[in-house]
Amino acid sequence: MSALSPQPLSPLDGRYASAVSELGEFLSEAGLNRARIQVEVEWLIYLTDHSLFGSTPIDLEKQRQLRQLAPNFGDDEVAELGALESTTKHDVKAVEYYVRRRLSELGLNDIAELTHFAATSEDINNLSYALVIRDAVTEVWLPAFRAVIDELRTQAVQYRDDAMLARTHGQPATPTTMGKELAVTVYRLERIRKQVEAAEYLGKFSGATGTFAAHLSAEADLDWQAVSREFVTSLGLTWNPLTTQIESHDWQAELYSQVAHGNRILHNLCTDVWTYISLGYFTQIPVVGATGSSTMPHKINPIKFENAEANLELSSALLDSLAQTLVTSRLQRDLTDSTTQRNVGVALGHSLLALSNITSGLGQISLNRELLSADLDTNWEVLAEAIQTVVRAEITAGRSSITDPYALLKELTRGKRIGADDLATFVDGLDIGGAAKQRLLALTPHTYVGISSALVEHIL
Ligand SMILES: O=C(O)C[C@H](Nc1ncnc2c1ncn2[C@@H]1O[C@H](COP(=O)(O)O)[C@@H](O)[C@H]1O)C(=O)O
Repeated sequence: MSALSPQPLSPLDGRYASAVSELGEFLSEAGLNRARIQVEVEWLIYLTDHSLFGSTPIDLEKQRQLRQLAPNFGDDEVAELGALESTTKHDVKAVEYYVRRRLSELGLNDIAELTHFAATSEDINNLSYALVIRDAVTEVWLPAFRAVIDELRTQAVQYRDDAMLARTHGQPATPTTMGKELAVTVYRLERIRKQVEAAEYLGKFSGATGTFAAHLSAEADLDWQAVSREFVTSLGLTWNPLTTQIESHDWQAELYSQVAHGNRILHNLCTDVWTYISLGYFTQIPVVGATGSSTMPHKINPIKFENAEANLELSSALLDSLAQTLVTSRLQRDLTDSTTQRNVGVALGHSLLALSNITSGLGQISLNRELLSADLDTNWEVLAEAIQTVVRAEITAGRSSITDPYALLKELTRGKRIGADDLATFVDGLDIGGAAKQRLLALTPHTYVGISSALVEHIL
């Protein structure tokens, strides 16, 4: 026998709980059940407010008390619902019984049969999921995503003029600025932010096979489509008019693809920042009391970015699986989506953990301008591109008789280390116009950054 009580299997519920617990408000089983209670109660109030089947509107105080059932759904209520489900073996049916009990306590037995009226479980489930996923995304994930963008934007502006040797293929290449490179990531993330902010949360409410058959059998003269639309939109969701038993989950696939794409851009950021740290371009600010390596006391390891990298991978793998599998359901419904959707919180949780580590990692680095500058000083050969381009322009303008500028520069620079003096001597001897020569002689790897600084304006 183990000396341990049952332990959380997921690190999100153990080691990382404090970083992701906000999501549990919405995307835990309790969060889902709370939303189910809300939807059942709202449907009941809707039906009675419209005096359907001879019912009369519930008095306002009792409506208020019914609407308190969801926010008051706490630990005791979770246990009560659990006990009901252990009998029903059906999670939504258990919610129905839970609501009926409360109706009885409020003296509303006369409308008990309107609980879950004409609804199939998915009518309740899909609206509940749309509500909790919307709230989790807008109230938790997006703010954390925006925090990363804001911090990156701040650093992009701060470092917009800090020239840095670029490294295409890992090799010295035309310089850029650190700020411009960070701005590229901001620009990419902003597109994702806008897409996620514009996400649609669809809901269906049309009965067992999406035909309103049960509704019509009870009341043939009602425009049930209008009822359904009004009810779904009253919850702040977009009405889906045409489905099988289940909401088709296309909006979920779209949302998860966008978040997974965002994850991948962030993953690219993490590996780049890791590489800049490794090159010494970013210095890590020591955290008081923290240990880098257990055996090498000098070290500060970029663990925030490494943790984020791995959690972004896990999140994307889960989100990809959700996006791929949720959009298929055999015939009018199979129940595979039920257990799959229980993992939406896990998928977003790994992303949220990564976002938290990226924000804190970005707060613990500072630019090593001396190293950036020294690196540029030892790579004057990157000006070969500029010289070659100027010579081409001069040839075209009839101010040079050079025949093959690329070969000329290749001969001088390919695979070689060229210093400022070598290059100045070379430029001085070029057969080009005086103004072009002066422009080239004035150029250094530090100033050969084009409009890098101005490009940062695109993220402001
Ligand atoms: O309105 C209905 O219930 C209609 C019914 N389809 C169902 N729709 C939604 N939920 C259903 C369905 N069937 C079962 N269950 C209950 O779903 C729960 C599945 O548990 P889990 O696999 O752990 O996610 C678990 O609690 C199951 O009992 C149909 O026959 O078409």
